[in-house]
Amino acid sequence: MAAKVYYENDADSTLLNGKKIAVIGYGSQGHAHSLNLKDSGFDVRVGLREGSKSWAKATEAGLSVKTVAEAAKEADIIMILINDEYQGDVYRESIAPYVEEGNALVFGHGFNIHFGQIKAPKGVDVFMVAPKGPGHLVRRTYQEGKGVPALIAVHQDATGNARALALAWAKGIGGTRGGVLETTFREETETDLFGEQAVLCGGATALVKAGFETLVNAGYQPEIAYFECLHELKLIVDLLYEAGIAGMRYSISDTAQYGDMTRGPRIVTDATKAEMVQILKEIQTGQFAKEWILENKANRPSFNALAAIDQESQLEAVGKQLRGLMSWVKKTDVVEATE
Ligand SMILES: NC(=O)C1=CN([C@@H]2O[C@H](COP(=O)(O)OP(=O)(O)OC[C@H]3O[C@@H](n4cnc5c(N)ncnc54)[C@H](OP(=O)(O)O)[C@@H]3O)[C@@H](O)[C@H]2O)C=CC1
Ligand SMILES: CC[C@](O)(C(C)=O)C(=O)O
Ligand SMILES: [Mg+2]
Ligand SMILES: [Mg+2]
Repeated sequence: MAAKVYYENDADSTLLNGKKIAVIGYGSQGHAHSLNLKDSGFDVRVGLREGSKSWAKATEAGLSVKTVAEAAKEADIIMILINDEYQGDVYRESIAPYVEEGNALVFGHGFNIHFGQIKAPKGVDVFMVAPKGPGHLVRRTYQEGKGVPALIAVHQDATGNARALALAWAKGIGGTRGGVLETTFREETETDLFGEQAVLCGGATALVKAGFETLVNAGYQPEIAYFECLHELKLIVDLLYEAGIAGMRYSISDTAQYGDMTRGPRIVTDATKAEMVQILKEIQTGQFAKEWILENKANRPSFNALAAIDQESQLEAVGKQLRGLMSWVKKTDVVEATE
């Protein structure tokens, strides 16, 4: 194997002892990093905007909560876990004035450093600890004694300790239980954006929606279409996760495997692959980043319209109803927040 994978014994989390840690934001990643680090024994405070809906939640979870400026002012290590699109403004207004020489600025994704939205001052460490999974699972797996794998990268090493601190942080949140790989801000940013757009989120939801609509338009029951195209996808992906493509194919019927191997390439065609290359180019040239920044400056007209269409879709309505009847689908924190 070419890449070195770092595990528990490769990281010294005692480097975080005595450090004042600020986690800015308490969303998907923010709650996971701050609670996992607190449970790992470190001195964590959360920085939020005044009036934040998360203030009471973080306080009830036993965390010390302050404004972004107060948290940044007293911290040695500042992890920025607010939305990528707002990080630049919040950094300039409420974090930059308090960043001192020898401090560390940390990111969960490279977007703002790589696309030049945040320029860190000299004399501070700038590194990244990016879990390769949703924040709610970073928290859930940590509590189960497991961990979500993570990437680390160093953009600026002012103290000579940046890499060791990144590994220490990754250990503190459970990342070294799953395995940590070293990368660059550029590689993490471009691959993460590509993965979420083309495969994990954009590709997967487009595939599910197209399959569901094809069956329903052909007159099949929506409930059956939902089971076939969305519910069962999780069970198939679980096998892919556990044992790769061959492992998944070991468990499915030979009929399914023949259909998989002969029909799959008719779905993801050369045209689809050419579109993937185009999507990657838009990421690499900064075109996507520019579009997303402008979309936010205009108050998200496309984002809101597209999200509303999906939220009101038949697929989502049928899914909500069916999941309500499945006692084995647990009422997780994500379910409670969205249904
Ligand atoms: N979601 C994920 O699993 C992953 C995310 N990342 C990265 O982690 C970072 C955080 O993303 P994510 O966890 O999804 O974000 P969320 O949208 O879940 O949470 C954002 C948090 O930032 C706070 N916030 C938003 N605007 C401001 C502001 N102006 N001032 C102060 N606080 C603000 C929100 O406050 P409030 O609570 O008040 O709304 C909220 O607590 C991003 O860089 C993302 O790319 C990386 C890997 C995976
Ligand atoms: C797949 C989406 C993601 O990149 C993630 C959970 O890793 C994100 O930005 O949320
Ligand atoms: Mg990701
Ligand atoms: Mg991402």
